[in-house]
Amino acid sequence: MTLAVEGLDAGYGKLAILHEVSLSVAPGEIVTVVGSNGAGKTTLLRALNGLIRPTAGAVTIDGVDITGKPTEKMAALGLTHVPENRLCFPTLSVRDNLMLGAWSRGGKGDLAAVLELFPRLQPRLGQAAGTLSGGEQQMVAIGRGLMAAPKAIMLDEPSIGLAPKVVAEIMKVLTELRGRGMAVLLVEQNVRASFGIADRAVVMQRGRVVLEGTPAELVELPEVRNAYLGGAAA
Ligand SMILES: Nc1ncnc2c1ncn2[C@@H]1O[C@H](COP(=O)(O)OP(=O)(O)OP(=O)(O)O)[C@@H](O)[C@H]1O
Repeated sequence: MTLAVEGLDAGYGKLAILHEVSLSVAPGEIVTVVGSNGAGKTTLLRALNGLIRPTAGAVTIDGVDITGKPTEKMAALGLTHVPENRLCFPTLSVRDNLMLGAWSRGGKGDLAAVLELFPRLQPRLGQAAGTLSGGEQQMVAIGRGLMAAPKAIMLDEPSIGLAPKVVAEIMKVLTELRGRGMAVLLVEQNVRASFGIADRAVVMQRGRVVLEGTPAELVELPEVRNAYLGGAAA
């Protein structure tokens, strides 16, 4: 499904954070949103997912306006959100954490398909999620989102704090999901990793989209290289 926002304004109470944000993600596409701390990336995902109500603009799924619909409704429509900080329920087993993701489908989820994507979780199904490594917890968080059999997935900084090898594993799974026709919206601070897999990238600054293009186009820009790639050519 195609997920789009057009002219979105959103914030917290009277505090306006997002200003006229527009972007779209098509089926079989990875779009990455990058930007410095406080640029509004997390707020964008919250507004998309119905956690905060936009004050202007529209969120659409395949052209149907879903602005301000509650999160459960978004999940039922096929949109899943993997929030930052790899939220797991630490005392619940890996299996129970994953099964929670199937809640919106009446407890029916394809656990085998998730384990195929994240084979490391298979031998750990009975283990408390809190005892997993950071990378494995991130896999549980993504896997839980996938248990709802979404058509679009939004991820908030899945690579944060993880070793490069684990980041690569997670990025590979996202390319696999793209290959299955899912729309993937990836918020990342790890620009090198997200540009490595994204079809298009959006740069946000102070709540606005300031640049948009393919990763190859954006890395040509000195301001992008200096701000996000340590000045080096990618
Ligand atoms: N619950 C909240 N209440 C009030 N202000 C908030 C809230 N959450 C975030 N903000 C503010 O919104 C602005 C954008 O924050 P946001 O988390 O969306 O940025 P970000 O680009 O995701 O940054 P980071 O990469 O650090 O997570 C910041 O100024 C932040 O202080």
